[in-house]
Amino acid sequence: MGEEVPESMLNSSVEKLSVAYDSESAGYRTSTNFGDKMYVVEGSEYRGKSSVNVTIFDHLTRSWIIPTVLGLKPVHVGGHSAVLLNNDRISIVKKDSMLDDSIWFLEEQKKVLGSEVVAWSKGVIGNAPKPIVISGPSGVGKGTLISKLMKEFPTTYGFSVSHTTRAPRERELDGVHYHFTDRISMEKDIRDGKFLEFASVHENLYGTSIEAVEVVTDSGKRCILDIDVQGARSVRASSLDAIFVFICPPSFEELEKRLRARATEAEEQIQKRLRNARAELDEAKSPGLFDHVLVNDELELSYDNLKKLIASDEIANPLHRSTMKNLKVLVSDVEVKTDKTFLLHCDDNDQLFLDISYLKGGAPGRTRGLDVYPIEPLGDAVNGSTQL
Ligand SMILES: Nc1nc2c(ncn2[C@@H]2O[C@H](COP(=O)(O)OP(=O)(O)O)[C@@H](O)[C@H]2O)c(=O)[nH]1
Ligand SMILES: Nc1ncnc2c1ncn2[C@@H]1O[C@H](COP(=O)(O)OP(=O)(O)O)[C@@H](O)[C@H]1O
Repeated sequence: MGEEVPESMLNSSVEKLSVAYDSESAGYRTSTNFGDKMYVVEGSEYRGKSSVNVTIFDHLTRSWIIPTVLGLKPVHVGGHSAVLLNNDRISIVKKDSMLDDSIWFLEEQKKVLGSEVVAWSKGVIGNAPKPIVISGPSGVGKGTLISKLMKEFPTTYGFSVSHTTRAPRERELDGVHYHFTDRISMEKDIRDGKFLEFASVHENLYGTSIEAVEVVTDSGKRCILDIDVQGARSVRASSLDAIFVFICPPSFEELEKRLRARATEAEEQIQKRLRNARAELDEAKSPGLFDHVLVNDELELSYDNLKKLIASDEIANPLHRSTMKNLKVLVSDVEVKTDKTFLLHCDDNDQLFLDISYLKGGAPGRTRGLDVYPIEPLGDAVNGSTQL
């Protein structure tokens, strides 16, 4: 930090939208101007270990900044290009990578304790179904409704397995119902940016890791999150595009009856959950927080209503899947055509047209919604017969 930027580097910094290979480092380093800052992304190889580092040059203070870097990072292979998109993220396209690992995004995040923070996200071809966030007071029947959905449609829905510091209940399995952990490890993972959201609930820490959601979504399933109202609020504020359902009891007396009948908590815990339930029922009324409120009175009827509201959302937001089915293609080189389109040179002289007009989500999870179209082989493309 505080080091003067070499003049050669300032000169090589790219303007918006242009490719930024650095000739001195064989294309491994790019520098992209974004606001008052220049983001330098550098791939390096040290003792067989590859890494991609990010440094920032602040044009105002003329000093270097080493930011905190969150999210799953790309593995450096054989150089990359960088381009600033929509003035909000830098797209990095790796050369000599498989297509499903070739497109990455770097985004500025909120500063933490005055320090710069950036986050990576991997670009994914095609859209994914929106995750469903289910919240509601303890004992209302969230788990019961979610289990029914997963049992009836095991290939459609997948559960986001949260982390918690609470002790497992009888019959709860580590890695299935929760990842049971301790407070010190969980707090470290939170500091390392691994959580999409976390909250202290009934005096224990609960949190959804970024991977918990993305692993389900990557497998093609629709992810279901069972989280409290504070968690729902955090997910609303995050880059994850989800639908939010609040489950209500028919009455407070019925909620208490269900909690006691479940017989999983001691009296003191039941009292705590009932106190928190009142606050949650109040908080759930916040405008714009929940898309749907479902009263879980008669179970079968409520379950049918849950399926109906999910189906209506699917009709309102149809899925766009990728045009290309086989993503196991090696990208050997890339040309940036516009801020939304890239030309990917692949093995066997094939070319693909990559369209990033309709991005969804973003760091620190995945950036989805990319599309690729096969186009004419190299000879024809050079002759101008493509739509580029
Ligand atoms: N914010 C947040 N809340 C969670 C998460 N996982 C579970 N919860 C919530 O924590 C609360 C307590 O969950 P649990 O201990 O399983 O008890 P139960 O709700 O009585 O079954 C519930 O409101 C859950 O929705 C999470 O990852 N994040
Ligand atoms: N609609 C319903 N009518 C009666 N009992 C219910 C209903 N839904 C769930 N239950 C019961 O209420 C208790 C709490 O449900 P659970 O799914 O564990 O709640 P949560 O996950 O919201 O804490 C369980 O014993 C469950 O069998």
